[in-house]
Amino acid sequence: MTSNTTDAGATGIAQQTPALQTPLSSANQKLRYIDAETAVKIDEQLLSEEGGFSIDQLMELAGLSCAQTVFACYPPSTFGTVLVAAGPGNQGGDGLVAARHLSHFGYRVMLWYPKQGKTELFARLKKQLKNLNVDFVDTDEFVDALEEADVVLDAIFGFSFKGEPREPFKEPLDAMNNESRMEFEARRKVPPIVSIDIPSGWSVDEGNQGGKKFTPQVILSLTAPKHGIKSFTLGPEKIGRHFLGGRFVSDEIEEKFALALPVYPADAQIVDVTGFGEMSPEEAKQKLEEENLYIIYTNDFDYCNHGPLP
Ligand SMILES: NC(=O)C1=CN([C@@H]2O[C@H](COP(=O)(O)OP(=O)(O)OC[C@H]3O[C@@H](n4cnc5c(N)ncnc54)[C@H](OP(=O)(O)O)[C@@H]3O)[C@@H](O)[C@H]2O)[C@@H](O)CC1
Ligand SMILES: [K+]
Repeated sequence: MTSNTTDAGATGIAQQTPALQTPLSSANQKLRYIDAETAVKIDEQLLSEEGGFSIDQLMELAGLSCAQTVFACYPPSTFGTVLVAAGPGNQGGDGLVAARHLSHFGYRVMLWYPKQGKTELFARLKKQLKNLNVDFVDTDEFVDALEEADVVLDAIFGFSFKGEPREPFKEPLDAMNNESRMEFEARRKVPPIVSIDIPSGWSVDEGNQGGKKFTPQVILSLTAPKHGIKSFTLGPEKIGRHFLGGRFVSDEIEEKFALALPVYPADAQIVDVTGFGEMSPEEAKQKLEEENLYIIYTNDFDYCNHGPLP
């Protein structure tokens, strides 16, 4: 990490990264939260004959939004080396796609991918990364990679995670937890963590039970936020940043699941939703009815409240 980054405090948060200013427009804005079961149903609907998507397409868009979130919060000019930790399911696939985009965005990319997904899609995504000379990290090299990284993308477990992490994921996840990271900080800087959907190891519906798992600096929720992250987004400490990605939901799905999603700025794949409150299903239905009465134009370039380009 180069010297113009600020010191990470005990929580490991990069305090003065330019993109990490509180959004100006979050007052009175709200989001619907969903449980793991609803997340699975939405996924199935998108992939159904009616929904018309293939998994490659959804993963590509999800992975692009992950890469954009890392770039918006921790740009490569300062955070040059990213460690992508990818799990065995579709979230791991999001991580592989993100790793490819991050490589093209100018990062040096390290990838820890200890358990390859079963279909040929994962083999192809892996091949694409080999072709880009991404550094593949073995499990016994994970802690060294963590020390070397300027930022970590946590793409290990998503909305299908259950129970307690099993090996080969348990030990590396322990190395990422706050206590180990404080010990780690004594040796060097603590890399900030960007988690996709749910910090890996947290219950998707119940959150960080017992408070023993790591807390990231940034969460990117895909499609809609999950109940388990409320202590992060709505709790009294409000220490991190929250983004929404997965810009592929049709009006029909939005209405069917009463999502009432926020408006994405212009062509962005992510929207900064830090500070947004929780919306009830009734409020969501009312918002959707109101939206049907107006056309919403979104021409501002304002991914992260950077302000206009010079
Ligand atoms: N519509 C959307 O928003 C889209 C979402 N997308 C993304 O997909 C994600 C959901 O993907 P998913 O359903 O494949 O499962 P995911 O959470 O990645 O991994 C579960 C894997 O972990 C394993 N496992 C479970 N528990 C475990 C444990 N305790 N300890 C160890 N292992 C454990 C279990 O394997 P098992 O060991 O049970 O065989 C399973 O393979 C979602 O969060 C989002 O990132 C996009 O790609 C597309 C559009
Ligand atoms: K995760």
